[in-house]
Amino acid sequence: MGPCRNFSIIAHIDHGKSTLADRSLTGTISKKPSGSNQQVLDKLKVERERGITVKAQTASMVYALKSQKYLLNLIDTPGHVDFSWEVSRSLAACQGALLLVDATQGVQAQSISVYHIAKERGLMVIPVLNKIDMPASQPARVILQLESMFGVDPVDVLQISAKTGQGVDAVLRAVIERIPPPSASAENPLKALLFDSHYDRYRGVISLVSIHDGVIRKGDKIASCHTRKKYEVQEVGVMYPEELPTASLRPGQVGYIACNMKESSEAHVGDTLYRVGAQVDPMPGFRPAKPMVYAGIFPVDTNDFIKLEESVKRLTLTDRSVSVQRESSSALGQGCRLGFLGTLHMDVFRQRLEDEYDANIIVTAPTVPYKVVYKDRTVIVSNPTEFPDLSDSSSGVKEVQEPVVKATIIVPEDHLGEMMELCFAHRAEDLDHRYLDAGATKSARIILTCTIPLSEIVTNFFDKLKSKSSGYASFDYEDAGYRRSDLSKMVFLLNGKPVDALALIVHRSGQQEVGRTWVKKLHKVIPRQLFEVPIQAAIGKQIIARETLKAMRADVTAGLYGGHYERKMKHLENQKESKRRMKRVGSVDLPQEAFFNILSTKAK
Ligand SMILES: Nc1nc2c(ncn2[C@@H]2O[C@H](COP(=O)(O)OP(=O)(O)OP(=O)(O)O)[C@@H](O)[C@H]2O)c(=O)[nH]1
Repeated sequence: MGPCRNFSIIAHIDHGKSTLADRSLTGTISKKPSGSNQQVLDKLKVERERGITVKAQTASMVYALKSQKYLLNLIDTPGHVDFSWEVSRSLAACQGALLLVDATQGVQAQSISVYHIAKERGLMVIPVLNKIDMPASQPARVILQLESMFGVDPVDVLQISAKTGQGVDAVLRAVIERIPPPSASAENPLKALLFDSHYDRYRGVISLVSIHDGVIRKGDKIASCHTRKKYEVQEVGVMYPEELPTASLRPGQVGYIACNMKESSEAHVGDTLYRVGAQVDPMPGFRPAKPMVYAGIFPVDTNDFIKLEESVKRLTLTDRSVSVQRESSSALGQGCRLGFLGTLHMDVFRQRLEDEYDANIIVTAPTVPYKVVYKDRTVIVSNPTEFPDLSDSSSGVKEVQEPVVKATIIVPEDHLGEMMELCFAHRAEDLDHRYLDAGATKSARIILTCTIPLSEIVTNFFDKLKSKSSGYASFDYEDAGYRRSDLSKMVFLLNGKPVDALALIVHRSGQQEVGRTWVKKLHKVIPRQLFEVPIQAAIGKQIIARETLKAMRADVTAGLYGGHYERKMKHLENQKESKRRMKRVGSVDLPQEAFFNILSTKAK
């Protein structure tokens, strides 16, 4: 195998990464006729359905330039803000990146954030304008944006259509000519960075590695710097784009290895693998992913907990950014408390659990991690049930802080007013804005920045942003620490008894509205009982909102008589079935189904 290049494609969502990745692969590997774009790299069902890339994939291709064959390793990266951890992880194995910008849309919020991540990692960035086949494309204008935002020299910008294939060849040539080869040496002792892994039922854990120094071959005895465990390599190969076994992986190459690693927890992302007996210093690993949003996941049928926990464990192996803890709720039974990078990440995880593991689950409302400061210690609370009652003077709490983010919104000038209103309505501070297109005469775009509580954007901020800007606004955010805040725990009472799984943490400004909306929702989904049930929202001892659920008639079969025997039996049967899954909150019977309905309407 000849020299190699390791690169990645970085872009705002929908700017065409997967199309370009597929185009380069199908162009170089199987020479598929144009038009049969099979989206080779987007493998997960949820990715196909939602048209987004969630998990970075790796694929290799061979490209010949001036009679020299090059091995090009492409590491695909996700486009959504929730997955920026995956982006930085993929970039660790690269020396360069293609910054792909849609020529009809121009620079967007995530173009900026991914550009900075690549630059921080010292990568060579090649600017590429995509979709120039579209009549609405404005290459000259977007080149000016690249120049003013990133100081790009206009002559370095490539112009392509990933869809028709125009210019794609020039991109691959630029990868070879502009991106430096990995600085690795075959003479040095083996050092391989483990940057991803997945579980294979037959072969155990398969790890994706980037070889920094040395060579790795089948039969080699290797060890992990992290666990010091030893393994024998059973197979090595490249992703072509499916696994293709090779004799060895050489310095600078990216590929997979199968060794006798049995447990998913042994494959530690960021670990350095070395040859048994050699002395090597571990490479700097990755900063662990920081969960921004937490939610409880419970099986609809409480008997399924063990199965659910096992599925969660398997799935977290392919998605290391999810944190997992056990949780138990008096209303929902045993479950897991999971930490995610954002709400899209949470939705995707939930959908994968349902699709790939056939799980039937209830997900509680998303919560961000709050800081509760006591006189002598600070506690992070990511579960509303653990949040103290601040109206109780003996709680000893000095103050409460909530996580805030620095948000960047890019929007056409005509929508600036609505965007500012939206930000203020979500408790934004330090609002600032400036022009993105220097000197543009019409439909200029603005970059708006502000700090905003994370809890405000984990609900439906993004949907509102899109609808208020007619789809034109793009949005990204980064962690900006904690801010003191006026928060309290809201609990919901059924017949005077609190339902733990429904507790929320709310800001004073939203208490009334949240309380009223929720009580109404509960009223809609809770089945009538044999007696009247008050449904209340409370903060401490204060009741914020109330609805009353009227009593129902005692016998569900009372209205059925005589010849309707079958119908009657069926009714009784149904009643028995839902009883099995009934939860009792105080004196109120609640089917799991009601929780499912409440919580699935809640996020909207
Ligand atoms: N006309 C035209 N359409 C394109 C081109 N490249 C991509 N598209 C279309 O743009 C849409 C988004 O492309 P994707 O490749 O899925 O975008 P992506 O950046 O991978 O998206 P994420 O993985 O979700 O971040 C798809 O409908 C593509 O068919 C192009 O060069 N020309």
